[in-house]
Amino acid sequence: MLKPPFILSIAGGGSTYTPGIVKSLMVRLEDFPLAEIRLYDIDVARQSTIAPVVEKVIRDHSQSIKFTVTSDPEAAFSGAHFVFAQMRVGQYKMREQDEKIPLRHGVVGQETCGPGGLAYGLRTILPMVELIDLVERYADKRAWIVNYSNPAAIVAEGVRRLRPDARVLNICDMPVAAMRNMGAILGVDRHKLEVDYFGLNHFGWFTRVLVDGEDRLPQLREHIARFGLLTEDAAQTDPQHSDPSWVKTWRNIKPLMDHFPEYLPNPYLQYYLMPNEIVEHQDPNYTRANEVMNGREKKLFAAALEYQRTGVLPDAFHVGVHGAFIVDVACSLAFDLRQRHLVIVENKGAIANLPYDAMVEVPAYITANGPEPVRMGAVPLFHQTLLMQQLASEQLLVEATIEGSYEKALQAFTLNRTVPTMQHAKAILDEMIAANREYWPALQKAWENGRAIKK
Ligand SMILES: NC(=O)c1ccc[n+]([C@@H]2O[C@H](COP(=O)([O-])OP(=O)(O)OC[C@H]3O[C@@H](n4cnc5c(N)ncnc54)[C@H](O)[C@@H]3O)[C@@H](O)[C@H]2O)c1
Ligand SMILES: O=P(O)(O)OC[C@H]1O[C@H](O[C@H]2[C@H](O)[C@@H](O)[C@@H](O)O[C@@H]2CO)[C@H](O)[C@@H](O)[C@@H]1O
Ligand SMILES: [Mn+2]
Repeated sequence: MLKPPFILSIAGGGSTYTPGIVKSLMVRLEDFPLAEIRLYDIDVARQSTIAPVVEKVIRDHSQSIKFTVTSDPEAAFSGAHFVFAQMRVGQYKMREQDEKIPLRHGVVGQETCGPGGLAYGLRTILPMVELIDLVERYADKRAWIVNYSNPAAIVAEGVRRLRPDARVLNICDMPVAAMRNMGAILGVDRHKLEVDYFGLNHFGWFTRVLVDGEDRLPQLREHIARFGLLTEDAAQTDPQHSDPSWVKTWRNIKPLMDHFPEYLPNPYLQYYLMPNEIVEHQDPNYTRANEVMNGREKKLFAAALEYQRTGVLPDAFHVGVHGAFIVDVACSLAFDLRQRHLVIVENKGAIANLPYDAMVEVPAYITANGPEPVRMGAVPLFHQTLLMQQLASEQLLVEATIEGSYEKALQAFTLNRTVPTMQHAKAILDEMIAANREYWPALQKAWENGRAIKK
């Protein structure tokens, strides 16, 4: 087992989440002792703006932890024990394109779902593999990469195909955020909940919500039938979730469950099951990327400048489930705690009627050797069919990336439930290829070489 104190590297050090994650680490130093924190990013300017804020967060808790900020992979990963990955390949500029291009065609414009998520996947798979190779070259051979980089479902499938033996655990905070709201509704801390859940990342369902052995899903159904999965103090538990788009998202659990009350859906299912309503409420000129750039990002950068000017750090970042969850997972990996968490793992029979090698999201016991998934059994035909279609779309996208295949990319887009016709798929994909010229050279070439289907 790895011996503390640990060297932890954060890849995507310039992320808006870095100060919050580091704060979460600082309040858990007894559980997860640290010798050094390293920030690694390819955007030197962005990372160096955020670094002083991160250093202040560290120094408020520890004078001894070494702090390194670098864009040199060797300096970032040499001897590291843990790497937290949170890269946004293409940054918010490309997220905006991912959201706005589909919307121009009347299709959902979203960071990780539908064509936007597929485009983000095409950009991220190869940089993720590059990160794995760098970590394998320089870090401790037992090092774990705990990955938040989205789109996590596609990244996980890409990594399974290209680096099957890598010590990477892909995670998502959405189920944990849902459990936080469930806990608030039930009047219990989220850590008291034991849930059963099956699906793919951003595409799954809670089937049981146990508190002291009793299933409280019936009580949650009653609340959701009136308010969705929204609590009155949502704004206090997570300031970002007072943004209009998040309030709407939590409210939409109501229509989803009004139609299919058996299981409690992941909020992201709104994009697949009610895409028309989503598009109707989206402003094609002001999407979530704009909300984030004018909200979370602006606030953090303003705080960084204010700190530089005055030496006083304004309260500009939120320490919520996002940071707490990754630290929980890392503790369980480090000390073989075998805690039960929802993570993204190779199926291997956990969902009996999905392919053995699908990357699924289910509860797993997190050991020092990685996750041991819990068997969720066979899922109903309705859910199995939705899952198979989504899985096929994501797997074709991964194949498109690996092979540089325009046809497979078009199949991936066409198969996605958010896309009504092959003509929509082609129009959106072609605009996205133009917008992603610098990120998808192989696809661009395939397209230019006339392998693209003529209009
Ligand atoms: N899995 C989850 O549930 C979850 C939750 C929240 C955020 N996220 C993800 O976390 C990431 C960060 O989100 P954010 O909103 O803070 O984005 P951000 O743009 O603020 O930060 C991402 C950073 O990654 C850097 N980066 C891009 N490509 C890189 C590369 N190849 N190597 C190293 N660094 C690179 C960027 O320069 C940027 O500084 C995104 O991928 C987002 O989707 C995932
Ligand atoms: O639109 P963004 O950038 O604000 O968020 C997109 C991410 O949304 C989910 O993460 C939430 C999380 O659920 C919540 O509890 C809190 O920590 O904020 C996060 C960001 O809003 C989702 O799981 C991620 O995959 C998305 O990237
Ligand atoms: Mn997520």
